[in-house]
Amino acid sequence: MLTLDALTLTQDSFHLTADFTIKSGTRTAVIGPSGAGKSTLLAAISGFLSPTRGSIRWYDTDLTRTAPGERPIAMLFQDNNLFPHLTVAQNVGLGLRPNLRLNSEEQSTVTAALARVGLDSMQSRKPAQLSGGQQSRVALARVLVQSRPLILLDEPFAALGPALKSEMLDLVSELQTETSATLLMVSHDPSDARRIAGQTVLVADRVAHAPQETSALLDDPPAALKSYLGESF
Ligand SMILES: Nc1ncnc2c1ncn2[C@@H]1O[C@H](COP(=O)(O)OP(=O)(O)OP(=O)(O)O)[C@@H](O)[C@H]1O
Repeated sequence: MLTLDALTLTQDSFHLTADFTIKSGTRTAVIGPSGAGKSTLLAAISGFLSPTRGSIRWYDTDLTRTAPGERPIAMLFQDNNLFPHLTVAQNVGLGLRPNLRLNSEEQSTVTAALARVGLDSMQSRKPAQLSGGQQSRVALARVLVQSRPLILLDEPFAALGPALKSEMLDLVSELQTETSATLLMVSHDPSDARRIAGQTVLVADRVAHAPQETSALLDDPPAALKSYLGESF
């Protein structure tokens, strides 16, 4: 279970509060207007922004002062963070060993992850030799090899067309089911939340609200969400 306990997050004059828990093994969307604080929330959970108040816990472990790399977290951001001079396999291997000195077991883990995302024949290619969807699959394979219980995705597929985005969301959903990881995904698009997330955190009016059932929230949106949904549907 992820606990955000009486958190206040601050970026200059911007403040955001959060006070709720996320059950482990769930898929949660994080939606809300631009500038509402969705990325700020993920930055705090991942350890790149220290809270001004409150604490972040994973089960009984207090993560509030834990360095990002030591948190039980794997992350994926919109630009995929692939290194153009490294092969597909090396880009995935970075998830296990930043110095890329993988033992044979770790190499097998990379191969299995690439097979799982449908890229087993493309291990030696460079990212530029892949389509946008295939690049997203490499980034997902890198998340997969890390075997972290908590996965944070920040607008991971925003650059993809609608059909490809749906395909990637379905793959994320399958991988989450297989690994029982706890998934938090920021998206601008409420239909992404409907597609894969049973519950949704609404970030609006300087509050990251406790998760609510996605369809209930979107079918009967509060005022802060209504104006935002009006723009996007
Ligand atoms: N490094 C920073 N320094 C100062 N203010 C920041 C910084 N990063 C973000 N902010 C401010 O914090 C607020 C929340 O930004 P954040 O990026 O978390 O919103 P968001 O909901 O993710 O937006 P978007 O959907 O547009 O990506 C905004 O007012 C933004 O201007």
